[in-house]
Amino acid sequence: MDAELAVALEDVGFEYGRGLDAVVDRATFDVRYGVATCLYGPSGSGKSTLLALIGRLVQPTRGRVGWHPRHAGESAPRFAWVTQAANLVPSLTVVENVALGPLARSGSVAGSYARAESAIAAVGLLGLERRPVTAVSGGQMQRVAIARALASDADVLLADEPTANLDASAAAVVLEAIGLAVEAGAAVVVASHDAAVLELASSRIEVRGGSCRVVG
Ligand SMILES: Nc1ncnc2c1ncn2[C@@H]1O[C@H](COP(=O)(O)OP(=O)(O)OP(=O)(O)O)[C@@H](O)[C@H]1O
Repeated sequence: MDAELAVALEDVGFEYGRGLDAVVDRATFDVRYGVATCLYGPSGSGKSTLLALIGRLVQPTRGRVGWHPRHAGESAPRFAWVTQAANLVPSLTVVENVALGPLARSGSVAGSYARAESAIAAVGLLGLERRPVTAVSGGQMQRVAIARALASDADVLLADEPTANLDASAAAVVLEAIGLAVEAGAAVVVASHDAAVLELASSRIEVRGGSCRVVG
């Protein structure tokens, strides 16, 4: 049986301004819960733009993007982002950054910190919880951003080149953490050049000049 639908793109086109060339052209594919989808293709082919369309940051100029909530009673899925610039709050510690999402949702400080600590463990950063986030390396910041996404318990996790700044062992930890989110039932979409990410994904979309081909 197919996994449940999270986001469906139907014949989607997008350009960044009137009169500019389309950067996404007739994209049609599904993103499903409990599945890792990898968008891969050369630099500038439109992968980040597709993530922005999936995550509702921009609206298509043609075609349709449909969002399907994971839980009854919700109007749309909840998204978490892992972007190339980690976008952490510089004045907070590692654990405070990761706890922000659960804290905003539940209001429970103890529960949110427990959740944050287990996400920090999942990305291999135990021991760094109380460090100011500005006092960790760039690759560690990337892992903090992934922990933050895991702790937020989002329905759809969107990651743009999450292993780009990491060495092989840190990248392996990140891939394991992404695998945990998939196991927990999230729809995960990763834009990446990394062959290991492609291997992890069970749905692969090749992006070339804004056109998408579902590879399997
Ligand atoms: N804000 C913007 N305004 C105008 N054009 C843009 C904007 N953002 C991206 N583009 C253009 O859209 C095209 C697709 O860019 P996008 O960032 O989606 O590609 P990508 O495949 O993610 O690239 P990379 O792998 O280098 O991150 C590129 O030609 C890029 O120059």
